[in-house]
Amino acid sequence: MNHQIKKDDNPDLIEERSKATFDTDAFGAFIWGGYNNLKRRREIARYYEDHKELHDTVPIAFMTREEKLENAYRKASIFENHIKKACDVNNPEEVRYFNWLVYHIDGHPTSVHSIMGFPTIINQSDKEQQERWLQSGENREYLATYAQTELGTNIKKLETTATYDQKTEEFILNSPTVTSLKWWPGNMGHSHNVAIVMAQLWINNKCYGPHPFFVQIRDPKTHKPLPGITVGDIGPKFGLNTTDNGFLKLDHVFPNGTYVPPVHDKIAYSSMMLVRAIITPLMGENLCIGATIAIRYSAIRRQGEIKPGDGEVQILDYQTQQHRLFPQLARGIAFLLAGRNTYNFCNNVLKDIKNGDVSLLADLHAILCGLKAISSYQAELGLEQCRMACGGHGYSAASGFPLLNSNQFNGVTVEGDNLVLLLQVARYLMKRAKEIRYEIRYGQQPSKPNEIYDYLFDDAPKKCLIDQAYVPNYKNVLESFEYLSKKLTLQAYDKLEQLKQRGRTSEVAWNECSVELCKAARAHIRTFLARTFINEVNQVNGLPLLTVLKDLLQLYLFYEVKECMAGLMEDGYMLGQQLHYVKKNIYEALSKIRPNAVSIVDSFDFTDRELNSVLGRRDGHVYENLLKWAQASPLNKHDVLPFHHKYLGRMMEEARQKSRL
Ligand SMILES: CCCCCCCCCCCC(=O)SCCNC(=O)CCNC(=O)[C@H](O)C(C)(C)COP(=O)(O)OP(=O)(O)OC[C@H]1O[C@@H](n2cnc3c(N)ncnc32)[C@H](O)[C@@H]1OP(=O)(O)O
Ligand SMILES: Cc1cc2nc3c(=O)[nH]c(=O)nc-3n(C[C@H](O)[C@H](O)[C@H](O)COP(=O)(O)OP(=O)(O)OC[C@H]3O[C@@H](n4cnc5c(N)ncnc54)[C@H](O)[C@@H]3O)c2cc1C
Repeated sequence: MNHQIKKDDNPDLIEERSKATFDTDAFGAFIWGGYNNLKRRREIARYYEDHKELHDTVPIAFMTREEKLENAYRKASIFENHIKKACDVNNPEEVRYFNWLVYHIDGHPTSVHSIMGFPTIINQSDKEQQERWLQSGENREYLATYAQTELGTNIKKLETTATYDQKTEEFILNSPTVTSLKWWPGNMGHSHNVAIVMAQLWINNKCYGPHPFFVQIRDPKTHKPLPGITVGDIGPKFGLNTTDNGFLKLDHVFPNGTYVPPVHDKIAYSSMMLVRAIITPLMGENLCIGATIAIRYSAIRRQGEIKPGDGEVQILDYQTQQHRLFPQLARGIAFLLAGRNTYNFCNNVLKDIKNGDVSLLADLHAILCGLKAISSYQAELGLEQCRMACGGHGYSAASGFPLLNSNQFNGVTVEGDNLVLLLQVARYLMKRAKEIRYEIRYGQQPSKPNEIYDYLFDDAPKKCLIDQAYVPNYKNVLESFEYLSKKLTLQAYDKLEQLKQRGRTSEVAWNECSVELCKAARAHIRTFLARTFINEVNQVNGLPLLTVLKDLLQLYLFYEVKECMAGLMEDGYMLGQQLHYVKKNIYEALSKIRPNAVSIVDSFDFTDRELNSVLGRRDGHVYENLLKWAQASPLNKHDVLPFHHKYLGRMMEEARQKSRL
């Protein structure tokens, strides 16, 4: 049953919705982690709808950058009055959802304080520092950005220095070169007044590596930059233009404090882990939003005929359209599920770290790096598919895609470039490969059992078992991913070792293998995503929901097999006939999903505010609203533009006069 049917909706959508073979609320509960969460989302969305002061005054596509910032500042100033009424503030998902509704996707002036600056203070300060800054940070008496990236350096080689002056017992923060300027930190340009500055700590001429420092950059009252601070906005960007990403130069600035060494030398990196954990489900959500817009639009758009004479069809009936869109839906769901799992894993590990236990830190770091890299890359490609699937209207800001996709583009870069992060996964895999090749063979214990990588120590069948069974065997597909991942891991490891034996240094050998190392990392993450999707579906009871989830899982798994078929076939593991079965499974899954497609996207329960798209409107009344949207454009405020006669009008008039002469 589809709970979204309303009698005044577009008839094509009513027809689609009436075909649902499952309960959309049951699907929604599966996606959002239970019926109560689904109910809470609806209550929060209703709260947002009922409070007009939290809405945008005009669509942000029509605003200048200054207007965007002012609009977001205005909302930030009243946000605190609302959040406690709208949400359980101790529930991060509720808070995130309310933020999303109020500010939407283009950033806002308190975001980096919430996701990076303040969490750094919570997780990386001692008791005395917490007494001083915790409550005031929570109250937003100050707003802290996270200033790590520099104009020209990587983090191990950061150039900003924090030198301890023994006489005055102070740290002196300094940007010694132009390349040491902090560049990019969100909200640093104008809105935040404190920066958590990552700087190389120097004590007694010894460097202790990058450490975070709490630095007041603007006067708390006047908000003017403090002496020694040069700060500003870095200018317009591809997306996130409601955020004032900034630059910062520190000229011998003196914050105060004492140095306490952390329990692990990578603790200073924990804020990045938290954001990576948030990014993966976010990528899933973005992709599901894109798929919702494109699928609903494809259900109301009629173009061309399939059977001549039968009339124009919904473009969703074209197999090519399904092949373009449904895999995005399946991938979006895979990222949401894996993201939710690893977010919980991340919070547990961060709790362990607080108690001095860092044993799972490396496992967590590798999986977060890999998921962030794969989900952001595939979501970017997938959203482009969604945009292209909407034809010309997909290119209009009215579709929502320009804002959605341009913001999505930062996902592959923020919190570490994707290739750099895949190489972190590869480092981790090479350690497992070393255990397989040497340590176990010589009687040493492998690392302790862990579902994330145990398969590397088992032997998957040497032959691919994918067959033409009517009910696909997911275990056979998972084993194919495991086989490929293990093969690529060991191949990269063996190549590394050979290069080293031929005299290359470890670093040079690493660089010469880095393309293959990234391939191994991708295969490992593909295996993780597939396993998580299978595990989650296996826990579902209730046949109608289970059936539609299995259709999506079938598409996901076989689509991913097809994506990596070269690696599976090159050594004869998978045969040509099996590739044929793979494709057959994909096409079958597309046609099974087709009648439920609109109901699946309805199940996500995205509001029109979240979709921000005339094409993806829940009621399907696209064309009349496209006209309304265009008429609201500031360009259409005047029948004749105020500068028309000054230029074009004059040009035409002069041309007319000339031709009369
Ligand atoms: C639309 C969506 C957007 C929505 C969101 C919008 C908000 C955007 C906010 C964006 C904010 C930012 O971008 S803030 C800035 C974020 N910046 C980054 O993420 C920089 C990315 N770079 C890094 O994290 C680092 O440079 C690395 C991890 C790539 C490399 O670090 P490194 O110190 O040079 O380490 P390296 O020699 O390679 O490795 C040393 C050892 O440390 C380990 N190691 C490294 N990191 C960690 C870690 N966190 N936890 C445990 N262990 C770690 C390695 O595994 C390795 O172990 P072993 O093998 O030796 O045992
Ligand atoms: C929208 C946005 C918001 C941001 N917000 C913040 C913030 O709040 N705080 C903050 O501190 N930073 C922030 N950043 C900075 C961001 O974290 C960095 O841009 C990101 O980590 C990549 O670093 P880089 O720009 O120095 O790229 P570089 O390190 O210069 O990488 C450029 C390219 O070189 C290649 N490359 C680099 N190193 C390697 C390697 N070791 N091996 C192989 N290839 C390599 C990769 O292809 C990479 O894409 C933000 C960036 C953006 C775009």
